[in-house]
Amino acid sequence: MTAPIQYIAGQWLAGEGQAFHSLNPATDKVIWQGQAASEVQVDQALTAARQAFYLWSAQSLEQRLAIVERFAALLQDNTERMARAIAEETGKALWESRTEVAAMIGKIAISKRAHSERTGTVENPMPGAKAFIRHKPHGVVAVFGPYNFPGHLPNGHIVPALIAGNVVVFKPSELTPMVAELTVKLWEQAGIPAGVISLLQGEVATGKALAAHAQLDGLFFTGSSNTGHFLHQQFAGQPGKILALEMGGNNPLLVNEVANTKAAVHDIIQSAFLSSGQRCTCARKLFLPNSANGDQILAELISATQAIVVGDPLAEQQPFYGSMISAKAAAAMVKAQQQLVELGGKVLVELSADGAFVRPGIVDVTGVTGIPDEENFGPLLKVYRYDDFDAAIELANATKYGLSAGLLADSAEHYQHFFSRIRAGIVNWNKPITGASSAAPFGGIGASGNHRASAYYAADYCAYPVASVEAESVALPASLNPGLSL
Ligand SMILES: NC(=O)C1=CN([C@@H]2O[C@H](COP(=O)(O)OP(=O)(O)OC[C@H]3O[C@@H](n4cnc5c(N)ncnc54)[C@H](O)[C@@H]3O)[C@@H](O)[C@H]2O)C=CC1
Ligand SMILES: O=C(O)CCC(=O)N[C@@H](CCC(=O)O)C(=O)O
Repeated sequence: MTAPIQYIAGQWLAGEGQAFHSLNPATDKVIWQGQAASEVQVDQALTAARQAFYLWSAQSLEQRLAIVERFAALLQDNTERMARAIAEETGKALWESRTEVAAMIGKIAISKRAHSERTGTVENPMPGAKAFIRHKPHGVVAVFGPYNFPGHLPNGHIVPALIAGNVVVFKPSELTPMVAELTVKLWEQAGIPAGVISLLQGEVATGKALAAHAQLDGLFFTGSSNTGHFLHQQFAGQPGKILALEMGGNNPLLVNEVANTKAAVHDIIQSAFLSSGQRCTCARKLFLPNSANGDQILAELISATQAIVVGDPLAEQQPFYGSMISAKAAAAMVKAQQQLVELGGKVLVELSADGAFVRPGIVDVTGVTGIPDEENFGPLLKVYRYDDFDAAIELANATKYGLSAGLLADSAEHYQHFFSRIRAGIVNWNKPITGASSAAPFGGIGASGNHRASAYYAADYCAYPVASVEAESVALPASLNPGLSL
């Protein structure tokens, strides 16, 4: 198995580490295989990256943007190829995989604007000199990607990092190596210089070797809170290394009297079950009032959930969502539902798994105690009925996470009150809590992040500010300070 799947110093090489493969979760067929990058190859990638950094950062912004924009054009030309790769490797429905590629393409123009607005050059006049604020790249940064958006989310770190002048060593999820390989091949086709982007395919051992490498100036991570916290500990005592952690959530969606119950049900389903519940922004907890309106919404939600089409992600007649990333992930969702039942939850719609395919579930956990504050990363929605809005908000805030939250309510006053109290980085009103815009900051508080929001604010962690006062020549001041004679 000597497939050349590692991209180091501008060359495609076979890995020298453990063999691993990627499955199409919908068919259980092997669709990619190779050997992981060894520690020696991780070191080779870092050395090549360091050498490439000086040339890449010395290029003008226009020269760097020319390559990044060529990458966007290649993504456009290869939309169907990339979308099918995402669908085959993650089980994501093709229609949704196409939206992921569109998000990848949109990222370039947005990152260009964000770079200028967030980290552009500012000149301020001053007597006999000029004051400048400029920004410089950190150097060699690692990008770790999750499996659920194998194209879009690593892209959200890679593009702003490259625009700022950093060089990138990319470690994709071991569950989506094929998408990563196609992405880097498009970067190569765009003419990215050798060493400016490296691809290190591998499992946790490769990730650990990369994260621990002394030559790293920073690490941009999107993934689980467990892994993110591990990396945070690993980087403790290294304040000079920039660390951006985009992690999971345990997100609440509250309802408070909505006349348009059908639209409310639509937004609840879009929030809880889109992508088979495999979005960090998915709603995990639904708070419904103990009222006729709450009863009506729940009844319609149950019926609509039972009618959701789950199926072949590449079928002509597209499903709402395809499979989860693996049968293992699906089995974990069945187990999570069982745990809720054992704690006293009442199944309203039973979550069920067939291989990697999972039908969505809804469990009423009103009054149930002892539910772990954990992210169940799949199509399982817990329902809490409430009498008091403030108490519901308090319960919604009772989590170590703080990524997304939302309120469906006709009253603007209710939303103002909710907004003032809810703790999350994305807070929506009468809109799903999934599908955040790349033109806004994207990040959470608590266990969801480390205050380095991504998306529009990714530019902030891709460069550091440099303040300068500059004069064309040295000159004596009009008067000397006391005690000085020259
Ligand atoms: N906040 C956000 O923007 C997002 C967060 N997520 C979260 O990501 C998770 C799903 O993605 P996964 O791929 O399962 O995350 P994961 O944490 O298992 O893996 C993420 C990346 O870290 C690497 N990794 C895992 N353990 C490591 C270690 N000990 N040292 C170094 N590298 C390591 C993996 O190989 C992969 O490249 C969910 O929890 C979801 O909420 C997913 C998408 C977006
Ligand atoms: O990162 C961006 O450009 C915007 C944020 C984004 O795309 N969020 C998506 C993906 C959520 C996830 O990470 O799973 C969303 O809000 O659904």
